[in-house]
Amino acid sequence: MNKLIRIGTRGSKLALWQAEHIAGLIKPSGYRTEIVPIETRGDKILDVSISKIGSKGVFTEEIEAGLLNGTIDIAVHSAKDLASEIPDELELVAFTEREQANDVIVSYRKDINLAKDKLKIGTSATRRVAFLKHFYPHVEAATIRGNLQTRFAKLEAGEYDALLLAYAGVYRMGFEHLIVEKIETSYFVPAVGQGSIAIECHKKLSFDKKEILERWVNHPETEHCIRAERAFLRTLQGGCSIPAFGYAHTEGNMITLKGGIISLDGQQIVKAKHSAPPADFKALGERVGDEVLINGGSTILSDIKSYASTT
Ligand SMILES: NCc1[nH]cc(CCC(=O)O)c1CC(=O)O
Repeated sequence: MNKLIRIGTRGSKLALWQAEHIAGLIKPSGYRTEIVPIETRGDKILDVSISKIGSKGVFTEEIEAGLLNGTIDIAVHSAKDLASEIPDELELVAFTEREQANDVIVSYRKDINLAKDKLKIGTSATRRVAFLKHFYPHVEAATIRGNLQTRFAKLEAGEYDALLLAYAGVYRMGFEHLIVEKIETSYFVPAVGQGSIAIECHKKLSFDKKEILERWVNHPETEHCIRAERAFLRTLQGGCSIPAFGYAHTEGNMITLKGGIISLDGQQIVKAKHSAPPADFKALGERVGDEVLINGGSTILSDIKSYASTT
């Protein structure tokens, strides 16, 4: 029997950390693993903002090609980086237990006060820029690109006072000691999928390998939450470049999903929140998404699309 699982991944340090983490979870099953690094468009183009490259699949397309042509068995992604729709032949089989989902401020300065200081904060996700404009209008949101190591190097060189990043990546890359503030998810709502690692495979991957992934890698509670978040994002027909946010968590035996969208200038926020049993994740996500669209979200989205097509 073929007991080797070939793991496709981007080559960045964070991506390799994630792939090693998955290999570590699979190890006690008795299956062997092999890590296959694959370069993506998003890794090659570093000088243009993601929203201008055309966001859909910039970090995933080449890896998905490996699944389709059979050079790898599974692909490991930050769940956040996955487009809301994946190719028909592929499926998501597992989601790892979610790390703390919140965003953090990191800095080499210890005296930083986000609520008061006129800081220059390096960040690029449209959601973070818009939230900064909304909640902290006195700070300057400055564009930054590159992998986490590059961003920290720019921070250390003094190009920014601080960076705004996902806790999960900061922690995984060993920069936790530079965190000066953890931002609450209750108002600075994370991106869909933030903090979890998703496993994608061909629908035709062998039954045995799928079973290994479900048993050793998947965290069912996280899975239901992220599937609800992704159903929400699909309803908005948005990828990771729109300033949408979505975060589900379990309360007792229900999951609660908060989702919404914020205008690029931070002026308007439309959000909705509902709860449902975990098995109803899809209906929950769609309900939150529909409510957001009806209550002004569709206007915000069409404004963003017309802005994107003129810049
Ligand atoms: N967009 C890049 C990216 N993709 C996943 C993470 C961190 C890990 C995660 O959020 O799951 C990051 C860096 C960041 O957003 O700060």
